[in-house]
Amino acid sequence: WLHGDPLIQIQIIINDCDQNCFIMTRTFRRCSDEIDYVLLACVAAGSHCVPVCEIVGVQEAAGRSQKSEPGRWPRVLQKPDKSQQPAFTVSYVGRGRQHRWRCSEVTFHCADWSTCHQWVQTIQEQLSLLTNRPKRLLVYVNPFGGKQRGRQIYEQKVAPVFSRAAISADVIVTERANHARDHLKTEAELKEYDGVVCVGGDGMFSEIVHGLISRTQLDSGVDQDSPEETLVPCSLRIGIIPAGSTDCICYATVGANDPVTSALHIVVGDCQPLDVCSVHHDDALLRYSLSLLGYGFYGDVLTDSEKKRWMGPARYDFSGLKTFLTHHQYEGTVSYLPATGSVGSPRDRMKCRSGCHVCQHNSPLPSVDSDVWQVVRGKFVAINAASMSCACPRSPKGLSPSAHLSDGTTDLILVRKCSRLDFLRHLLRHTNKDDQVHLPDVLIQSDLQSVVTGTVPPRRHSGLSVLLRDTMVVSGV
Ligand SMILES: Nc1ncnc2c1ncn2[C@@H]1O[C@H](COP(=O)(O)OP(=O)(O)OP(=O)(O)O)[C@@H](O)[C@H]1O
Repeated sequence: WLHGDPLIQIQIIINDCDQNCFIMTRTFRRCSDEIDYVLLACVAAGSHCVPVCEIVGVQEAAGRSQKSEPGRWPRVLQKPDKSQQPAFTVSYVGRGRQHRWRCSEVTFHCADWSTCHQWVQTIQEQLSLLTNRPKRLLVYVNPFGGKQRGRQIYEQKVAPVFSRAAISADVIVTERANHARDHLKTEAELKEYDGVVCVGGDGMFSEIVHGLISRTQLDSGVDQDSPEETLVPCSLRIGIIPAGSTDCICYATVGANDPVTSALHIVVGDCQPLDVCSVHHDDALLRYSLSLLGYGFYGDVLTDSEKKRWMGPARYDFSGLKTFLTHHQYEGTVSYLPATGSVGSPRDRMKCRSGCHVCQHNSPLPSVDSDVWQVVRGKFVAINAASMSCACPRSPKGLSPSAHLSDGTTDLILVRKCSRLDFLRHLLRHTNKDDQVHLPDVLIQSDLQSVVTGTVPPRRHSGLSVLLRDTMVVSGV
């Protein structure tokens, strides 16, 4: 277009570089021309401009089938009958409603193959400059999580996206519970990978978190059992492909439970640090927790629902109803240290989103004054510590809607002894958009470090200490 015949037939949108627009600049030398000139082009589809960082991949397109996934993938501007003409196809992130992403495509037709190769090479060069993108991933697939569709979800929805992005993946389909955890802890050659991907639900994610954190501490000689030790942060990111029953961590971090959306977040190298709690008993590490630590009602629901896995996702409804009807109350003392330097509060109106200023400000951990232990005694229906909102499709705002993903605090939610009706009102608020905690018997407090001491048998753990860690476990989201 600068010198008569266009080198390449593409739609060009040049505007002032607003943040949606990326103009790629490249100098080409044409044999017939003695001067270099600059091609300015943006990868354009309709009126959208796509930044290079949101390009999934590029490939030469002639002779290629346009129907890789009917109704989903192809968004080709040129007519398919031109597909034998030299052309290249750029796949990029298309944004849909409710935080969902799609892999969209645009095909550019070129005058000759050499120009086509040049464009493909140029775009690939640009992509290779994006250092936050993973190139090699270790993928664990739980074939039994949720509706037992983990394997199909990976093969049909995720693998094609990875292959477009030229990401190589070593896939392990788990054969038993804790297979992924044990493999990560002992055998996996972690140096060969840029990240670990979990295809499963929250339980599977928890396995991977435990495997990765334990491996990192073992390699660094850190004693995980000691609450005094500072954990060494894991260098690998964890990507979550939702294939479980609730997929709360995926929902709370991405905003949708959609495998293609998550795969695309992994491809473009998005990352989100998450706070990690370690739970100790008698100087022994019990668990790490990244979402909800529940004693009383939620602990009972989870314990009971684990025995009813055969029911699939419906087990949560069944166990929830059963536990609600029993209406157990637990007497005890809860002591906690309030966080003082935290910018966030459980009653914040501002929700934690990507680039959240509270989480950015609070690295490292907010300070605590260890002399100001707060103590609450009494009978409780539920004692919860939420390190994130715990939002999921059933509870769109979650248990603690304003909890931050990585501000170094956890929200302590104490539900005191109350009538079944009042507790039901509290639970119902989890499923709608009302204020989740504004009930007389619910106390919510943002704290950093808490010790929960239950005094009533038959609870197994009569003295738990919960330490908030700031290990930067990052979900590939
Ligand atoms: N091959 C396997 N056979 C049996 N259990 C497995 C296998 N692989 C993993 N698991 C276990 O299955 C449990 C549940 O898996 P997952 O979290 O994927 O699904 P879910 O419980 O249905 O979903 P959610 O946790 O979101 O409710 C995990 O705790 C994991 O340890």
